[in-house]
Amino acid sequence: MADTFTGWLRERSEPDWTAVITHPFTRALFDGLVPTESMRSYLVQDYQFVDDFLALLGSALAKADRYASRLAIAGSIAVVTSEENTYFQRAFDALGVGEADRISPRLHDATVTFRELMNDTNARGSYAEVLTVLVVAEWSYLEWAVRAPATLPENFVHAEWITLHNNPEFRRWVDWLCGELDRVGADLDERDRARCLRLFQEATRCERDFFDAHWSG
Ligand SMILES: Cc1ncc(CN)c(N)n1
Repeated sequence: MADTFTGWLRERSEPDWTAVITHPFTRALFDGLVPTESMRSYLVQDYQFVDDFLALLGSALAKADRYASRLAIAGSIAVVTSEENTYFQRAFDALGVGEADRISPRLHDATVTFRELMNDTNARGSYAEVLTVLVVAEWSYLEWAVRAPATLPENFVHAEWITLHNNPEFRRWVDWLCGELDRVGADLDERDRARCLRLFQEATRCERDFFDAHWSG
């Protein structure tokens, strides 16, 4: 039985949670064996995900109940808009992704559904609800990435996608994010806790569908 709010949310989001963090796409990534076309389409779609994800971070920044929280969220915004954005541009160059696919590619259903969830939460969600979607996106990515072996694939497109999600700074951010949702969650009534649970489950499903959309193995 989980003793934190985030642990409780996660426990109730199985089997999707485990399906995400052990997804065959990630296991192939560890071996550098994601086919180039799958990696290309995954990153092209993920760049569109990141656009709304960044807006959701902005929503968290605006809705946070204290300055210290805004500072922590601003730190993550800085990473998404610098190291992560630079990675996407270098990966797109390496994969030969043209301008149109960087800016407005045809979206997969999985991308559309995930973007809608983030946009709705951005527009109507409480701080706790915004944190819930952020926690799923970041915690699940940390959890698959920490499963990587010590020896990384040679291709930087694969290797850096792993290290962007398991480096010490990212671990600290995810720890903070989970702790923040635990803190805010402690004051929620049963109805609001149930809303967070529904969102956590929906977001976890979106993560699973997102990987599935780029994996046919
Ligand atoms: C679909 C998805 N989920 C989560 C992450 C990690 N920010 C990501 N880049 N893409």
